[in-house]
Amino acid sequence: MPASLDDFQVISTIGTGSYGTCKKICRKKDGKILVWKEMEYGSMTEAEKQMLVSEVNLLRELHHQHIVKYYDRIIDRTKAMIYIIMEYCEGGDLATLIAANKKNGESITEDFAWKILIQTTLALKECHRRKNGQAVLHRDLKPANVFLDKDSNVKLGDFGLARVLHSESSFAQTYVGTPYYMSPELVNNLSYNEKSDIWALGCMMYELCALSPPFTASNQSELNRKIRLGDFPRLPLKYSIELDMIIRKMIQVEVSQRPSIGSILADPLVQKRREALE
Ligand SMILES: CNC(=O)c1c(C)[nH]c(/C=C2\C(=O)Nc3ccc(Cl)cc32)c1C
Repeated sequence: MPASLDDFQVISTIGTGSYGTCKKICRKKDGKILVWKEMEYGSMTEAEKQMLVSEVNLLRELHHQHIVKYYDRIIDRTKAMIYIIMEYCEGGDLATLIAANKKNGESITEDFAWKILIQTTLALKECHRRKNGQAVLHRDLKPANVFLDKDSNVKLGDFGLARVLHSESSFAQTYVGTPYYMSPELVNNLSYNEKSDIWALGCMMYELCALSPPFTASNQSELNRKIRLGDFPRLPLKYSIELDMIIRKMIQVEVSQRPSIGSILADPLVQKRREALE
């Protein structure tokens, strides 16, 4: 029996972005707290609608402890709206955490930084694992797309959909925000690849610790120049040289020099940190 909007009670709006609105909902039959991401697809071309459907179908096939669980989708054709129902992440998103730390003059601990790095890498490993030859590259890894559950464990969300909504379409103009995590290959109009997600992971980890992206500028051309150069300050000295080094390795201009997901997870220090998490 497909789900319907009447099966849920909307509790509150918990996030809005260029991709749509995120609402906290309650499933009436058992009181389970979930979220839905609601998006208007009326202005999409047929090709974009098909891409959105295939991205949602990919989401439903990804089952991993560090990827937001997909529950269901509801399509309201009368309003040209799609509602994607997913697990609730009580800890919110990393962008909110970074903003709060900046405001309060606080910073995350070294242990927490390693936890986020390891769990997000594990989530990307699952995304990149090819299913029927199809890799699900995240394409938009950033603090606003990484969520935390009640135990501050990582839940990666909102991937793949970015590909649909970034395409040259009526959605393009709704895409807001500076692409601080754009990799050198994307700046140079080369193809996006798995190592581009590694670059974004390095940028996200850097910002989580330093409370600022590695590359900032007041305009796109200056940002592109800095990204191509690849120079950025060391993490704040409270963080170990090992953490600075592994993040620095991810943010290398030369794609081939960046570590693979396998080599990150095989790093003896990562393994030691991972054992401490389990
Ligand atoms: C300030 N942020 C929040 O309060 C917040 C909370 C507590 N949860 C969320 C967002 C999600 C959430 O709780 N589960 C999600 C699954 C997929 C996606 Cl794309 C987003 C979410 C947000 C934005």
